[in-house]
Amino acid sequence: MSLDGVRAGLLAGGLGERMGPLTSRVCKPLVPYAASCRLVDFSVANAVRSGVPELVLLSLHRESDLVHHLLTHWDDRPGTRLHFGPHEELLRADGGRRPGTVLPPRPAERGTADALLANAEYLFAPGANDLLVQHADHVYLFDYGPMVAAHRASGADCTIGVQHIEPEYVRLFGMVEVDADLRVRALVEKPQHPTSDLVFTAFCLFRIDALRAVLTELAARGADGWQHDISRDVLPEMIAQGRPVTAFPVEGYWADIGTVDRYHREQLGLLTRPHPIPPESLPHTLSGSAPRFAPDTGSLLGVDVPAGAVVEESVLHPGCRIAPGAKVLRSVVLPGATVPAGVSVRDGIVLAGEELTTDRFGLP
Ligand SMILES: Nc1ncnc2c1ncn2[C@@H]1O[C@H](COP(=O)(O)OP(=O)(O)O[C@H]2O[C@H](CO)[C@@H](O)[C@H](O)[C@H]2O)[C@@H](O)[C@H]1O
Repeated sequence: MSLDGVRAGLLAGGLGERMGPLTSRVCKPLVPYAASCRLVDFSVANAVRSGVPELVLLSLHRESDLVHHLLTHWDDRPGTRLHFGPHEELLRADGGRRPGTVLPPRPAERGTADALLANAEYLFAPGANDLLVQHADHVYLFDYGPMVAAHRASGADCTIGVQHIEPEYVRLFGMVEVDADLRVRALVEKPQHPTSDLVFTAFCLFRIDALRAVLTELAARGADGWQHDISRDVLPEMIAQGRPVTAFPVEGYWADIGTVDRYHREQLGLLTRPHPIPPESLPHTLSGSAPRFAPDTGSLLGVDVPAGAVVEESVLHPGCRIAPGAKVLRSVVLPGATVPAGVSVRDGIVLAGEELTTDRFGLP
């Protein structure tokens, strides 16, 4: 399936405030994950592996660190060209390899639709018919090819990924109602009283001309006339106008890593067998090779476990250190973190720079 004419827009601008100390030094897309990569790498890997020809980064915070990461690991992939929006030249200057470059201030963006408007010049430039919106904090492996084929065959103005989830969590997502032909009848963001267990996976394909028309109409309402959001404004407006919006069922593992708790829980979920994501398929940007699943410890290991240390059902990132005599149970240890001898960590996350002197139970 050729993905010619598809352009990806990768939303990577949130502050990640619900990620607590995990985002005190890095922006959320750069938080390490699965002993192998950073959160942003899943969406980029999906675009590259699917053959999406062009990817535009839609970012706001600590942008140059993110660009530095993308240039280092993803810029040389044949087939997918990276674009960094308004500050392309500045960010690529010095080979783009200098983190911490200070960027000119940008006008405030209130939501995801503002990110599209702010980058309209690049997203809507000639050369593409469809825009694939992606998020930089979603963990999943996905070939966009069949979704693009379905989108084009149906003639929809937008095709949205959907997945059934446990009903108790629907209120945290965009709830979707479809008819028998998978035409989307309603999208209700964070409903108080859900009526469906189907949610929007937040990645979707827009026909660029339709998206542009609807965004122009919304922007004409003035700053306070709408919420500046794809799920709250753009998609409901398309549905209200009777434009065809179609659902594409997303099979398999997909997770939005929005909180510290989910960060911990979803990584431990990767350790169950059969693995929701096979370790060898994980993008690996933290070290030269994929992490090793060690059946004797039930853990994903980016480092060796020394004799005398106990590690069970845990994720040890490359660059962490587990001392002989340390104990790590159901925990995530980040690059640069150390668990010293005599210290026991259970159901926790150990951050770089933390000095652990006593046992640690629970999340930071
Ligand atoms: N101006 C900007 N520039 C660049 N990036 C920006 C941005 N504003 C926000 N973002 C990024 O876009 C993503 C969307 O975040 P939101 O908090 O608006 O939605 P949420 O993830 O709760 O729900 C969303 O995702 C869930 C699925 O997880 C859906 O069900 C739901 O409908 C959908 O709104 C975040 O990753 C954020 O970092």
